[in-house]
Amino acid sequence: MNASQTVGVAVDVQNLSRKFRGNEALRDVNLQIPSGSIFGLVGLNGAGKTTLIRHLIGALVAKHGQVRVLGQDPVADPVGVLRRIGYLSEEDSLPQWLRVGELIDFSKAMYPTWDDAYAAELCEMFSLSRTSRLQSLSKGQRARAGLLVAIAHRPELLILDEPSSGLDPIARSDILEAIIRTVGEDGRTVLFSSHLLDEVARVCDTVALMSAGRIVERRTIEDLQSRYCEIICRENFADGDSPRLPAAFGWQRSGGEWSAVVETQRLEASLLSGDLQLLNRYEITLERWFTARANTSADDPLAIEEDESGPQQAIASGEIQ
Ligand SMILES: Nc1ncnc2c1ncn2[C@@H]1O[C@H](COP(=O)(O)OP(=O)(O)OP(=O)(O)O)[C@@H](O)[C@H]1O
Repeated sequence: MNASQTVGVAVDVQNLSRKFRGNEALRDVNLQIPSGSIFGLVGLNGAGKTTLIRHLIGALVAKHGQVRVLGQDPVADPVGVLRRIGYLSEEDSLPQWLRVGELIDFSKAMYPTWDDAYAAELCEMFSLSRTSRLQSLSKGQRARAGLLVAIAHRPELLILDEPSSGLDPIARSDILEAIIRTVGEDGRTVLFSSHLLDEVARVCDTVALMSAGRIVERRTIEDLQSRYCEIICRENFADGDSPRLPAAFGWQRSGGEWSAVVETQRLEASLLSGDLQLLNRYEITLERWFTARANTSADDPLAIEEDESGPQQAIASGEIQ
């Protein structure tokens, strides 16, 4: 049993901050990823996801705060950590002059746990020929080659930073999801950073949202769906302001109707203090939660501050579907 399995935490980031020429890319980030989980990292462009991941693979030194990956310091022991993780980034960074076979042999030499049979299986699954030069492959095929060498040593932690950007829709859904699920089912850990929120929702058990260098919210997908819902309502506003409804945030207007994300438990009480006609209520999607929450910060009071002073009689139940 290795260190990460002993403590049950694959990634442990404590109070990590990072500035680039005065620009705060990470602000006091704390993140623990349990071993065995498939963990989604989402956030707008520039939120800090790649900067965080670069600390995990030891490409950036933690100047403020602490980073442990599989129980080890990725900067103090880069070989020890990198041998145990698989990493694929959005960048097309494979050495183009190599042939696929040479890339495989080169990677095999780096990883004591390399699995030849699995590598051959992946080669076939991805329709990659050992004799093809990487520079002659399409971007999507090179991404497949990158994925192959990221996983053929059966890493304890697989880190995927926007891996889908070079893949066509079929490759994304068939290959990437299959890989992520297989790794997850093996009891290994996956950190999946992506802007493709439907994919994140499909494969991940937990998701963390980054905004302006902070983790603003982290939940299991199950918890997210039970905690929030989306409402569609109507209100007669002369001035075009968004409705004022406690416990609701992320207002969007479409014609005469408004949509918002609401904490489900507070929905009925908060409707009492507003002058809204509730038209519909939906299960929250990751995408709707993201659009409502992505520009907020952890210390932002949001609109979900509770107003518990109102009368507690229930809203007519027929209005809520
Ligand atoms: N090497 C660097 N030098 C200067 N600024 C940097 C550097 N790396 C990142 N930044 C800045 O840090 C912030 C966070 O960038 P980062 O790439 O981590 O975001 P991201 O969430 O991965 O974005 P995206 O979704 O676009 O990939 C941005 O403002 C970016 O411009």
